[in-house]
Amino acid sequence: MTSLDELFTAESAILQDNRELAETQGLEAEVYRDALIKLTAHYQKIMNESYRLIRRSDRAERDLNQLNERLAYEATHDPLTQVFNRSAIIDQITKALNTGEAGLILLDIDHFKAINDQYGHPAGDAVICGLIRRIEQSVPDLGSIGRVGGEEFTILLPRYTKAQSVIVAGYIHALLNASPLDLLPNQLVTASLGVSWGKQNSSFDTLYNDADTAMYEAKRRGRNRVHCG
Ligand SMILES: Nc1nc2c(ncn2[C@@H]2O[C@H](COP(=O)(O)OP(=O)(O)OP(=O)(O)O)[C@@H](O)[C@H]2O)c(=O)[nH]1
Repeated sequence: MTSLDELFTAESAILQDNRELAETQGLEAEVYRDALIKLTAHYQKIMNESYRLIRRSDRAERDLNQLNERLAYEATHDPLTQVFNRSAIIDQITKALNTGEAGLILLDIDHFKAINDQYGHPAGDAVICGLIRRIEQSVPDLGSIGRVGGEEFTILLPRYTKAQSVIVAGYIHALLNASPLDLLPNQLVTASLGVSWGKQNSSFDTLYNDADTAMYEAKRRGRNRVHCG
């Protein structure tokens, strides 16, 4: 490892000279004055350099914090829609059930394969995003949206009763039927919604399976509807 003296060769030499001068008596005042001027200049240089290093390390810390935030965001969000990814929403559902009752809506886009087949996969992607942006308007502040599969999403409603969760699902359903998405102005993109509810400390699996069963029942009954298990 580099020693302190190696790092600051010039400064070490000046320090040594000045130590020796300080121990030497009877020299001309000019000699002490010159040494002091030299020492002051180096002291100033070191202060400037320290300030530059502090700023650089502040910048590096800021960059690192931003990188950490971005990595944390990417680890928990779906890259296409920016809603929570599967593992993040499962985590949130589990936490919500640990702290209170919760409602869960499982939403599956209707006949999405036909949209892909007709307009192509990239257009299908844009439809998924358009639909999510639309339903975000109807999800309350407490709630959160997660993507659990290709065209399957959950809306977690912490502290919501069953009746309140059904109202939110009904609102989402109405919003999708109110008008077509900008991307597909000539056809409605609808979804089937299954609603379930769990009391505090109930299991994630039961809540999710109940919503899944309800969603399939909504599909079976003709799609574009809400079913509550
Ligand atoms: N564009 C796009 N398509 C996806 C994505 N993930 C899944 N899909 C497609 O979604 C379609 C789902 O089709 P199905 O499971 O048959 O269901 P569906 O056509 O929506 O019919 P129902 O659910 O029965 O109403 C498949 O064609 C998948 O390829 C995605 O990220 N982007």
